[in-house]
Amino acid sequence: MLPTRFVRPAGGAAESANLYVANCGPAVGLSLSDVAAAFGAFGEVAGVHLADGSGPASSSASPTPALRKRPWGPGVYLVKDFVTAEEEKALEALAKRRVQHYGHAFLYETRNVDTKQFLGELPSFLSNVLEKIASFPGLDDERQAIDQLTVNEYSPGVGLSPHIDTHSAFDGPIFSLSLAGSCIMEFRKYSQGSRQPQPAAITNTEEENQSENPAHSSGSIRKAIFLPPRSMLVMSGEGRYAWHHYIPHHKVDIVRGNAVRRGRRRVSFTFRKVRSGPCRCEHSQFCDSQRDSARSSGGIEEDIRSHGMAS
Ligand SMILES: O=C(O)CCC(=O)C(=O)O
Ligand SMILES: [Fe+2]
Repeated sequence: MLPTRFVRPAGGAAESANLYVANCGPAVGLSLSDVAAAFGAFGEVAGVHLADGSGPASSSASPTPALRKRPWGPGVYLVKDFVTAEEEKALEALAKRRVQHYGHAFLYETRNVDTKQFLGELPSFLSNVLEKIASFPGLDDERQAIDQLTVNEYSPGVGLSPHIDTHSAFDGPIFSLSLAGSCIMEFRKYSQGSRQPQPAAITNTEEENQSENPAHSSGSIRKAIFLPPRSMLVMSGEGRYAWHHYIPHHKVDIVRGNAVRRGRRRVSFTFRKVRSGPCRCEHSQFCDSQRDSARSSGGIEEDIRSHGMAS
């Protein structure tokens, strides 16, 4: 039986250029744009929508979950259940390789995008997630249309080394969707002049952070957040430009005193906007654009922490 959202218009059958299709979507290897292309040969196709649960729901299906009023950290938000279990399954099925890039390729050697390698528009199966991202409240002064996606697959015990996503590469907030498995993500803010990441045990939780009781270690403030499957992490402002983030290389995370074993795999979808000009953020200490311009004008080079991904 068709879900109730697909109803015949009142007054009988009406002609429509919208197609409602079953048994397709990324989970079965047939994208909605393939369907649009095939039917487009016979006439106008205004839109193709899923009429069953075999893939991500059509854009009208699941509303944007409420963004927490209070950020978890400076500019950092977590939205639980950002996608449904059904959407999660369909998206996760796409992560067949360890790392995949959509929109623009990302080069880990330079931690920058390869602007010469435009890989095409983001695929249509992401339209529901992209719409929800576009309607996040509260990010208006930073909002940009997402045009780059990195899909990462993590097996148990594999993490990500501390880094700030390169300022000159990406503009505005960064959105990271967790699928299949959970993990802890740590954030660290280094004080001016402290150069090295400080080793620190993972003990603090989202709740402790919310009570504004961050763990301090010499030269840095540390906060850890638990990312459950289907949650969307938003990094904006200071949290995006001035805090390092990383995923410890653990098989088990300690969350509220309990050991949480990481799943067989975690898949993350990281959505970003490729920057077109230099970054002019307020966090010059961490800004490669401002370091480069200071260098070319003979100024003193700022302390830019190196950051790399564990892959
Ligand atoms: O896996 C994640 O959630 C984060 C990935 C990330 O930070 C990155 O690719 O820069
Ligand atoms: Fe990152």
